[in-house]
Amino acid sequence: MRLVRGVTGERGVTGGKGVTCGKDVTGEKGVTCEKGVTCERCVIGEKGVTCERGVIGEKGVTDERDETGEGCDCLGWRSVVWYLISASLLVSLLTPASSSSALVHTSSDHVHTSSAQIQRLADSEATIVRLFETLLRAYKGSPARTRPIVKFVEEAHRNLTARGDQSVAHPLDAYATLNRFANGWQSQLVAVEHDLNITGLREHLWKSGIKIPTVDDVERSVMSIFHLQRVYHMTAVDVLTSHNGSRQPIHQSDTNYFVDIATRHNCSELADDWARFTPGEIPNSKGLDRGSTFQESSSRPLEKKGNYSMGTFEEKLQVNSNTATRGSCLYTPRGPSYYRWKTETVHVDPDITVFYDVISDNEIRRVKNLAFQLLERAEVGGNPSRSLTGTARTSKVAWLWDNHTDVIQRLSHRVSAITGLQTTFRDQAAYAEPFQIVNYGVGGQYLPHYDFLMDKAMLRNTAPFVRESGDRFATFMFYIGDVVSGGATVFPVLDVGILPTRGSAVLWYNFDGEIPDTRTRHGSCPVLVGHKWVANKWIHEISWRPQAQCPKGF
Ligand SMILES: O=C(O)CCC(=O)C(=O)O
Ligand SMILES: [Fe+2]
Repeated sequence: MRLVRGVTGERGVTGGKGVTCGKDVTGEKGVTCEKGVTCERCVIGEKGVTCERGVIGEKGVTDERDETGEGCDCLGWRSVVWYLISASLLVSLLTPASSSSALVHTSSDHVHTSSAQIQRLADSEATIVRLFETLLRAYKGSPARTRPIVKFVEEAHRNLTARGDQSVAHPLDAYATLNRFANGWQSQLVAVEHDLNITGLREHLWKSGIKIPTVDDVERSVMSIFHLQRVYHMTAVDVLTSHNGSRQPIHQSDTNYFVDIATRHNCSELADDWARFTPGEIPNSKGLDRGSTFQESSSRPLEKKGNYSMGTFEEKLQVNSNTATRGSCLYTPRGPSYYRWKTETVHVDPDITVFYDVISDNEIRRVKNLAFQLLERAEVGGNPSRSLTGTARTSKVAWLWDNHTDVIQRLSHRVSAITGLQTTFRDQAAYAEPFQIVNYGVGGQYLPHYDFLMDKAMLRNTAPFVRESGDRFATFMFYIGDVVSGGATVFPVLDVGILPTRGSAVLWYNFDGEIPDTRTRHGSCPVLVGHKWVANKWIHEISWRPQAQCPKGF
């Protein structure tokens, strides 16, 4: 067990959030753990969370979600609770509330754009309840002031017990979770800080990796649901019936809120649609899965509303309701027969091939754990629009390099073995880019686009390893999420669509010889139910051009 101080190792530090390993309880940034040590105890110090005698896996500090960090709770809730009940350290929290405003964090990080972050919120709720219970027990002094909070916490406890494990796979569950945090827990946090005259609670949550969503997140999640309704021709009743069986109830106040948002956005059709709903009138249904159609799962026939434009792009992705047209955002049944083949040719010239069972569950888990902490908002062309038709790309991305860890390297080799193309990374001219891991949010989508850059001027402005290696010749994309419905990758020009199947991958070539192939225009349909994750590997021209086999300088 060895600790090195003062090292800001490229992959060894989670210093951005003030998490450090070392014996230093004040949590100075930049202290890194070296290989093979496991975090034994975590302490919240003045400047953040610290792992005492902390050590970790191969590349540095991990938290409970990291591949090597099982059981380590550097960022987890146990550490917060542990801290709060630790008499010696509790004192440092109990400073006048008025001095805390600069430390208050609410998220401006668009929690709704990552299903994994919403899931994490849901998963953390039991611990938040425990945290509040501990807190409120510690302050018996003023029952009158804390009574509303006690009531809130008791109710939250009851609801949680009734709900059990929460899944936010359905967009209404994602909305309900965001709403509970933004409008429920957020105000309880403010209240508890004020009533009990303590500070730093929200800041500690923030440092613990829990991003409390804002009301903007909640509103956007509702707009995403509207977007899903339009793309997939669903009525409010369809959405609600498909939610049947979920443990997070939707109340009249929620549907009123939906009406309000639709009205504010001048969307009278949607406002009327949601205004019709009265709780208790929705019949039970089996819910949406890939084996059923909306038609089957809804209580009344779907209205056909014609073509739907996915957004600002010039082409319209036509939505037919009942046929398995593959190039549109269409909800289609899928039989299990694909599983019998490892490879499926989906299109010839340009070639699009799907490979099955090419990444294991364990590898998926490790990749997602690595990526989770690195997720950043993925934006295309600046600020996302707030239009009801959704944003160009509603997701978060993380980049994982081949040398990040053994599993990434192995997957990179596998892409090479399957495609016959080089994927090795080199400083000056890389055959391929690092893996781009993408996690979509509520109704997350990616409007049709090309993967090649085409614009040579754009290429010239990129990092040397891209500049010297040509454009994105091929795309190899692993499907590593659990999409229940929606979220197809579609090629509108070719009328081809691929349903994301966990463990499979798709390969296509963005170039026809030396020429960018515009027929490969593609996008991701909005995720209707489930969690969509993909891992992109973009392979560059240099990996196949005979004359360019040797990168410059090698
Ligand atoms: O998620 C998908 O299905 C497509 C993603 C994509 O096209 C991209 O990331 O460039
Ligand atoms: Fe793409």
